Amino acid sequence: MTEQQTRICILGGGFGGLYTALRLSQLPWEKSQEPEIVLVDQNDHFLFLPLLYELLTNELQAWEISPAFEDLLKDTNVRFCQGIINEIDIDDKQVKLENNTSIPYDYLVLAMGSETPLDLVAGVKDYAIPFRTIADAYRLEEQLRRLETSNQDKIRVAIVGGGYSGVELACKLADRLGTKARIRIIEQSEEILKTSPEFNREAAQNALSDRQVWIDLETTVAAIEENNISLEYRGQIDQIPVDIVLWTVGTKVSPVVRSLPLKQNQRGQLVTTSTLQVIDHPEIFALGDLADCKDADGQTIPTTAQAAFQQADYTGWNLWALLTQRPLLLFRYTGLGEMMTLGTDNATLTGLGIQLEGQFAHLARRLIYLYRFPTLDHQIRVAVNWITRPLQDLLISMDQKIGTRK
Ligand SMILES: Cc1cc2nc3c(=O)[nH]c(=O)nc-3n(C[C@H](O)[C@H](O)[C@H](O)COP(=O)(O)OP(=O)(O)OC[C@H]3O[C@@H](n4cnc5c(N)ncnc54)[C@H](O)[C@@H]3O)c2cc1C
Ligand SMILES: NC(=O)c1ccc[n+]([C@@H]2O[C@H](COP(=O)([O-])OP(=O)(O)OC[C@H]3O[C@@H](n4cnc5c(N)ncnc54)[C@H](OP(=O)(O)O)[C@@H]3O)[C@@H](O)[C@H]2O)c1
Ligand SMILES: C/C(=C\Cc1cc(O)c2ccccc2c1O)CCC[C@H](C)CCC[C@H](C)CCCC(C)C
Repeated sequence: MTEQQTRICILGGGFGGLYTALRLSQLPWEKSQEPEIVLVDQNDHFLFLPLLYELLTNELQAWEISPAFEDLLKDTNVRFCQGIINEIDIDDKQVKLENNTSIPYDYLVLAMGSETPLDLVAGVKDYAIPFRTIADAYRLEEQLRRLETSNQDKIRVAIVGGGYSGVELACKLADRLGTKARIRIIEQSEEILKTSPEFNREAAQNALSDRQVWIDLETTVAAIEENNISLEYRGQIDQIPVDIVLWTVGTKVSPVVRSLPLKQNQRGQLVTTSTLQVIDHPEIFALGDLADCKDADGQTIPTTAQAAFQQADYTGWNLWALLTQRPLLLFRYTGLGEMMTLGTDNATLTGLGIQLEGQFAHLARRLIYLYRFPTLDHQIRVAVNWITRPLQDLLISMDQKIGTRK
């Protein structure tokens, strides 16, 4: 009688899930122990979120930052299954998808990330745009094109949230729209980028001021209506006319995860051990934004791609160790620093004692992210495109000039 192959089911193909799947597929499995690996995601593509802003300025193309899972996994033993995860039955060990398919599992990896809460203030759902998915970027692009081709004097953009996303978006939009725009950031606390190193915060403040972005501090949004935003500053409410409102405030765990009968913190994140296993369920691993993890040194792990990427390495290894009866490793997080894009040819980088800003930081950030892309094949395709793109652009513009002369 042949034994059934052990199945590892990975839910979510982002920084936590996809990189765990890739790591698992690289480990040295003995034929008899090799598991079946299934990766489930609602989309057919991975999204390299730190480079999402670059779509707005046409610096990068969608295929570069959101390669299809089928392509990324083609040389591996990972099977991709596209579907929306609706329910997870941890007693029956089954994952239920929206299309009524059930996937039984032996080991489970929870890596569905987080969502932007749209219910904190009235009107956000109807009149503001979040910035977390390719669809969000396209929705914004559509609005920008409509306003750019109108004969309106100024395009008024309000960005709610002076965290990383808000600041990076403001700089990119300022570079795209130039003097046609009036951009403001609305931040409830006393300063922007509260958790950033001083060097990055200063570089960001300079970039925003060079681009004439207004910053409203100690200001909260009371309500958003069509073409109007109500701001509260020291108890006084002001109504401001706007064309676009961007909502870059907060993160929350999805309802599917919140409904699980597993230990959670106040924010609904799943509490894990330092081996990245869920409490009382050694067969379930959790990582990335949905996990509340303290590493071997007791550090609380931030909700960043940098952290999910490092956790994926350990999750892959620990699953292999579990299946091959080896000891598991305690996760150790190495905070390497942080990078921010601050416009089309400007960035800031602080890490490992190095501080860089300007064009060199912009180039370093691009190269570091290229190196972080999921597969060598994709890295090569993107690198070739970056090298040849100036020539492609030149040929297209010559072609257009000839076309208009005819
Ligand atoms: C605009 C932006 C820029 C950022 N820039 C940086 C940066 O520069 N550096 C940094 O370190 N961090 C950055 N972050 C944070 C970083 O992207 C997240 O911390 C990281 O993506 C978390 O990884 P994850 O695997 O937990 O989730 P994700 O990478 O978000 O992946 C979750 C996956 O699960 C899938 N999924 C979710 N729910 C379901 C469901 N019900 N059914 C099926 N599939 C589902 C999603 O489609 C997605 O593919 C940025 C975030 C944003 C929004
Ligand atoms: N370059 C990078 O490294 C990068 C880029 C993007 C995202 N990320 C990561 O992704 C996560 C999310 O980042 P984010 O920048 O999207 O969000 P964020 O860090 O949560 O920042 C949102 C900001 O909005 C403020 N805010 C909350 N409610 C508000 C309101 N009603 N009105 C006005 N301001 C309000 C918050 O203030 P309070 O803090 O007071 O609530 C906070 O300063 C973080 O973990 C971050 O590290 C990293
Ligand atoms: C700050 C650095 C890394 C942290 C980091 C940040 C992210 O936003 C990520 C997103 C997704 C996955 C991973 C990460 C992530 O790890 C980089 C630190 C770099 C050092 C300070 C060294 C810089 C050296 C050179 C000046 C740059 C040369 C570039 C090289 C040619 C690739």
